[in-house]
Amino acid sequence: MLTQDELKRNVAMAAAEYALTCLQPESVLGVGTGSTVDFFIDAIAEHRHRFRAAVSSSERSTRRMRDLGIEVLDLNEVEEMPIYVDGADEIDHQLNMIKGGGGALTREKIVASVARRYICIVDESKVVERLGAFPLPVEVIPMARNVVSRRLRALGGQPVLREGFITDNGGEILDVAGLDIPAPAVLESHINDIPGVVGCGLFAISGADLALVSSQSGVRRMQRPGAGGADTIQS
Ligand SMILES: O=C(CO)[C@H](O)[C@H](O)COP(=O)(O)O
Repeated sequence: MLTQDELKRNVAMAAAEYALTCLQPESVLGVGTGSTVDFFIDAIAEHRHRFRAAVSSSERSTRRMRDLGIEVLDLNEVEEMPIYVDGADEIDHQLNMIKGGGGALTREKIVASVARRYICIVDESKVVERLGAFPLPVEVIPMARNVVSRRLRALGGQPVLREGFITDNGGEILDVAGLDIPAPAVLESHINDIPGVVGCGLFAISGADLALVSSQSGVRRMQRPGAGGADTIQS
């Protein structure tokens, strides 16, 4: 029986193999944040001479990559990336996600928006029929914490301030439990429109293009509906 960390390591290694098929010596790789991504960074580091550099979605991932000898560029220096690789807290079968358990959601969304393909790497515990059991992280400007909380309560959520946590952008995180999310892109757009919201952990307006999902029986691919079926790529 594989532990959750072993499942994360397996999917990270499969993602590194996949990433290397997309990267050229001049390519810049987009890198997310979290414990699954930490394994991905470790796996890709030994192949760092096969791509030019990375762009990071957090100070945490930047430190880890630099410690392992991967060059990290400022996003302002980069115009295109073939792929962005990141984890998720929940992903549904349409490849909509809830992200931000690590608080890096805003930079993750920005970096992902530059990449041609978003590759989500998760263990199977993250795959759900409907998003919303994981409290939705919302980054806010600190002075707007209460007004945004009231608006989120009006949407049916129960926002709780993530105590003692400040994002890399100087923002605060409200973790919003209890939201009903039948239409993730609609809710994402609605929350994005609340003044004081910096970013919302729903990734549905632009979801993932491909998910690699690790289970006891191997790593399988989940494609966006219409983009092909699921198949096992490693056992
Ligand atoms: O969105 C994220 C960080 O903001 C992470 O991708 C998400 O929280 C999953 O993390 P982990 O791989 O540690 O389970």
